[in-house]
Amino acid sequence: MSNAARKPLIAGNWKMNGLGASAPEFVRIVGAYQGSLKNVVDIMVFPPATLLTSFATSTRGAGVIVGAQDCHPAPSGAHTGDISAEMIADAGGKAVIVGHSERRAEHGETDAIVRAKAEAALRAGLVAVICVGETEEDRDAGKAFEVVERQLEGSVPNAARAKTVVVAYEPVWAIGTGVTPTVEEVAEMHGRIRRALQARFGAEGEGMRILYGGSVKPDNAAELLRAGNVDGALVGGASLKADDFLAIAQAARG
Ligand SMILES: O=C(CO)COP(=O)(O)O
Repeated sequence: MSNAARKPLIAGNWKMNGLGASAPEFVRIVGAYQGSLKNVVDIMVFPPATLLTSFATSTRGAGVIVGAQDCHPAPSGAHTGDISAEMIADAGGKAVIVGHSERRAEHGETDAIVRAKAEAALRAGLVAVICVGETEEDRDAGKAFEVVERQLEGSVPNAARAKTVVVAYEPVWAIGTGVTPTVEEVAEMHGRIRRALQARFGAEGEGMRILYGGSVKPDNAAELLRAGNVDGALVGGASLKADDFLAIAQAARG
């Protein structure tokens, strides 16, 4: 299956950014999406949980998918400060990011925890965007493929399907640094990820979208998105400005 057989997906991870005053940026994304973009690219926006309901309300009917940046594995309970996948769905969210490297590093999330969170997402009917990626140290030690394949094996649930799971490859050293792997390096890693997904999930693994993330900007998006098995991007900093994010979405038209 070529890249073209999978609808491109451009996802914006706002991380811990955004106040009520940021709503107009999102409204501009929704407005632009309703024009010509809708037929050629899927768009997801992951605002902080505080903005989830208002964003979900303003995208209703427009097709922009709104999601959360994390969820707890349990549906409810005594877990102060956490939110469950069911709560995200209740708030109008349709997707959730799990296993982002910032959560793996800052909150000690292991592959087993990430997998439990992804299973919670599927249980609640959300799309799980499961993040993997090696550190600079891993790459320098020649272990990038091994690390990513191990994360995939440990973090992706057995119930994963093409419509319910998206894999995001985000090399940790490329996040927020302005440094990206070469197009060849991205294609090589995405090819390895594709083969691992096919080996485990057959045709479903062939249909799963694999996003690249890490310093994606309007000026490098087109070449990164052309690489083999790159089905879209998970964008951090550049997703906070509607103009930049929409320029990246336009680049996905091919
Ligand atoms: O972590 C990322 C998206 O989840 C990437 O962040 P940047 O685009 O800011 O490098």
